[in-house]
Amino acid sequence: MNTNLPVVVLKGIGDKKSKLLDKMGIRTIENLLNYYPRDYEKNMPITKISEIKMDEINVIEGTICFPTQNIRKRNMVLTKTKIRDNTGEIFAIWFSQPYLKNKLKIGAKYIFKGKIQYKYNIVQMSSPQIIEISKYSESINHLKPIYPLIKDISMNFMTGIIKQAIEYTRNQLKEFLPNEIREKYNLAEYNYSIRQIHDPEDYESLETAKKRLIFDEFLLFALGINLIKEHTNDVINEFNINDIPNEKKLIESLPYNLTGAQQKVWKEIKDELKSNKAMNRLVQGDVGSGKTIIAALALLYVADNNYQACMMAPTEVLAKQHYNSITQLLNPMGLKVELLVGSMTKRQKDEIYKKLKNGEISILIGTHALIQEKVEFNNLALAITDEQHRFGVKQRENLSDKGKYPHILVMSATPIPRTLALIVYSDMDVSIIDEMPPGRQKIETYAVNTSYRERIYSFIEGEINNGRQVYIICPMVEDSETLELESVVSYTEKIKERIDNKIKVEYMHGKMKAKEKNDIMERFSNDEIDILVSTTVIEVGVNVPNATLMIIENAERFGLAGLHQLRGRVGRGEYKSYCILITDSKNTITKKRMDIMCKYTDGFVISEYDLKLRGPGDVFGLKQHGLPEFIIGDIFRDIDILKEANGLAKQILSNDKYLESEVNKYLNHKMKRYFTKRIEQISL
Ligand SMILES: Nc1ncnc2c1ncn2[C@@H]1O[C@H](COP(=O)(O)OP(=O)(O)OP(=O)(O)O)[C@@H](O)[C@H]1O
Repeated sequence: MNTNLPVVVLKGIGDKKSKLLDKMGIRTIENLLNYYPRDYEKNMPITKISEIKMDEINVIEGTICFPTQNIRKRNMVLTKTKIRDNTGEIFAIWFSQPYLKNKLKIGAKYIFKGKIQYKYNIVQMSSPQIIEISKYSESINHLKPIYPLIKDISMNFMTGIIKQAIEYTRNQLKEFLPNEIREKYNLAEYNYSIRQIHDPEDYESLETAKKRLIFDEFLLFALGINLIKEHTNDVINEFNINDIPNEKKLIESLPYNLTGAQQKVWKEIKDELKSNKAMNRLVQGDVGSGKTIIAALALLYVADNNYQACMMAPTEVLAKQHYNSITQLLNPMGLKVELLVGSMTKRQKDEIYKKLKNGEISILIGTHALIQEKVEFNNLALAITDEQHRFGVKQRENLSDKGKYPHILVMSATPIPRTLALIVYSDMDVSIIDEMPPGRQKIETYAVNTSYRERIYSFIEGEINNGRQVYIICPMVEDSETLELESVVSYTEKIKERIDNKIKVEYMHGKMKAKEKNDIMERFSNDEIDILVSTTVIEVGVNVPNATLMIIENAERFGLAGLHQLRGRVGRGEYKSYCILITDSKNTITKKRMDIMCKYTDGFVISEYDLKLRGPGDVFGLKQHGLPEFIIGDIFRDIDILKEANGLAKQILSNDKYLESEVNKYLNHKMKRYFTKRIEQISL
């Protein structure tokens, strides 16, 4: 069965629709079959008219008992009728659908589904959906798939073409897992799973199908990532890097001793820089665990060996911050560090490009985009990046200088359990800084409801009077940048009205230009702003040690990882710090999350709990932390399946190192297809 045929072979897909589908990543029948629902919906039970609930969607079964009228209002037609069941009557209204008048004749009986509202002085059902009774009762237990959509692609259209695709391929999709493997891991057959995921018989069949498809996804991922590792293990280190006297000098110049974990990780990096293997390493460390000094040591080590090194950050704010701290550490070692960010003038940038090309600059810090796109290095031997921007194959090639691949170091502040890290980052070597610098005070954390606001305002004033600064992560409005902006502005106004007018309050949001955000962050860093009200644009790595209070409104919106990252913005200096989580949610998962946050500060412990408490609302979740994204699997929720699939991948590869044997041919093909889209995300 050729599932690689374009979707236009299906009925109802013309030029326009196929372009729209293309935008959704759907080009072939296979893409369509792998476009899984994001959720499922059951038909709602029928409510008696006497028991309908106001301002909610209700389903009623009733007979038209009033002559349906079309009423003209300005340039719109309003269709009005009345529905009766044996408990009462209710008006129903539709807009711009005059043809309904003929359908809704007195005596006609239907199911009506719509919101009940009090409008124009009457209680009415607004624009209800009209459903044939027979169809509704037939499907009362039916799980209807809900697909993610874009404009001009309707749910009906999507359901329709997927149904066609299933009929088209009925039971002839190639099963690529042998029976004994399916038996061993308790996995359903492939055709069955695809059918059930789109049109489940019941919850049980759905779960069975999901398990199989999640397993598939993890297996293909694990095969691919392990193969990449196999291919890149042997990349040779082309640089001649040796011990330098400045290493000891830098370590001795620090006002603290490196922790045991920092020493261990630094040794791993140093040994690799000196070895004959090209480095591709991830350094994981909790917020504030001291990753910057590790980066500085690596930059120094390479630069003192007369090679170039660069460090990239996702935003200008962070690039500047790294620039400042690295300069402070390395200037005394006789090294000049340069900065390259978008807001510099063309002349300034050109100057940097020139000096990089001729080798005058040995250490460059900048934003990711700039360093990758334009820069030509003279002899780049080390590139440090953050986990959101791990290098794709192409990008690393772009950075490679005369065929020499630079060493790659990825810094990650997402503390995920070691077992998980070893699987999802298995294309890299992983070093973990699993110890915090001594003497850190616990960030006192409280979870309260909104009735505490007044007291919180007094607390804010107290901190500011003591010379400290405050972050507030303000309530966010779902999915709307415009509304998000409004909510930051109005929240800031409210705070200003309420607190002492000598206190300086500023806000920051996602729609601001980089330069505006830089200015605000710089002023906040320089203590010219007391309270920074922000949406979640506040960067993961921002370091303002004088800030001691983090207030998170609507804390229920965040998963544990997000809350932990945000809280990590305080407690970075010598002062006692606090985090206040505000939520009115009574949801049990939210309550548990809040309890865990109040009790624990160790990111690795929190991430273990995160595994157990996954749930909706993690808007500050995976994406921001650069973990690989999956279509149907969730590495936290489905960790057991991930482990099994990873184990199987390793076993398959141990017998067939490059997945080339005849039996694995189709698996190899599937894996490549799966990786076509992802290959850019994976480190080489
Ligand atoms: N061994 C140590 N002993 C004491 N203080 C340390 C030690 N290592 C680093 N620090 C200090 O701890 C603070 C946090 O370090 P750093 O900014 O490197 O954290 P980080 O790991 O980059 O955190 P984040 O991921 O949140 O940005 C800095 O002020 C740094 O000087």
